Amino acid sequence: MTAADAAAVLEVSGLTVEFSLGGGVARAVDSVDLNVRAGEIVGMVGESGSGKSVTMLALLGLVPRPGRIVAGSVRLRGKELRDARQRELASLRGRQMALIPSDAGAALNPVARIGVQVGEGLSAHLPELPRAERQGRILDILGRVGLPRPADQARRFPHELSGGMQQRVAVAMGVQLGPDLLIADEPTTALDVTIQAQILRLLLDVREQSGTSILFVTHDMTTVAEICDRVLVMYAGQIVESGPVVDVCTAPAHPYTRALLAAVPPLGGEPPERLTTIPGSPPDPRAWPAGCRFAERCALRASMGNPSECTSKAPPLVSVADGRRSRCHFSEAEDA
Ligand SMILES: Nc1ncnc2c1ncn2[C@@H]1O[C@H](COP(=O)(O)OP(=O)(O)OP(=O)(O)O)[C@@H](O)[C@H]1O
Repeated sequence: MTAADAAAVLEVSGLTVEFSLGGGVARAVDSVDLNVRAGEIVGMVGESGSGKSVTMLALLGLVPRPGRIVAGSVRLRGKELRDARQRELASLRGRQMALIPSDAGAALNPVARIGVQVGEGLSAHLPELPRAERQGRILDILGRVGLPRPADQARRFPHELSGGMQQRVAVAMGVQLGPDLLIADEPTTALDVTIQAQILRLLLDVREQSGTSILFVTHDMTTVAEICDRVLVMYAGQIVESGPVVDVCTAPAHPYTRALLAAVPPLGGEPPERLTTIPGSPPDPRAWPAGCRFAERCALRASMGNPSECTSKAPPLVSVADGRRSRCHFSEAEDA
């Protein structure tokens, strides 16, 4: 069975999250539809402030006040979570979906030994597990994520481990209860390049061994290309393009995706003298423009002599090729 045939583990439709602020209401996530199939790694990519983290927090039932989900549906294995009570969500976290944070060093408790922290999920969800078996499982998972001499590591405190080893511990905590879905929030940004590659390899191994689905949140297209099957490109609270990674990276349909890709140094090639950054900044989420939210920064629009549709009419997310969608009045998948 290919990933494309597999059933959806996560189905999100019309997800909308707002923050009521002094100066108005910021619609940080606006009508987001997405799904993640069994065993699939889906990347969510976009600049800072595009709504990736708020989307991820909404899936986990962790949107901080004054934010709240105002519309939409979040279904995990067919079960609607949007109106689930906090207690129910807490019991799902870890067991059915788990978060791997961006900075394990900050997320781990500095005064608790690694073994104790890794065992917390087991104690919460499987309190009846005999002590020896619990200990065995802790050492087993630490070994599986590549920590040498797990019994020694289990006795250590977080500050005694390197950043890469701390991140492995975070992966161990995430996968320990065999969740259907892992949500990885920029899990490699705090690490150097070699260690980044090891953590990405580890996530691929987790998927290989356990068939876990992964929603991978990042601002980095290179990481998406390395690890993901499909990608969702977010801009100003909306998905502006989605599709298989290879297709999107080789023939982007949306001008924003093209701009993101232009900012990436070519693989194996000489890096350009200066990376292209996207000029301008995203609009204010308290007052989204009526037309395309990317219009003011769009090179395609400029090259076409600024057609009026771009600023007068909001473009819908439409199918542009098999399995591919784009939100642009003038979208066409480029020829590969
Ligand atoms: N606690 C908050 N209070 C008010 N507004 C918030 C809060 N958190 C997020 N927002 C709003 O949500 C928008 C999206 O933020 P979000 O953190 O999801 O972006 P992001 O794409 O994850 O960026 P980054 O890559 O920097 O984490 C922000 O521009 C801001 O308007």
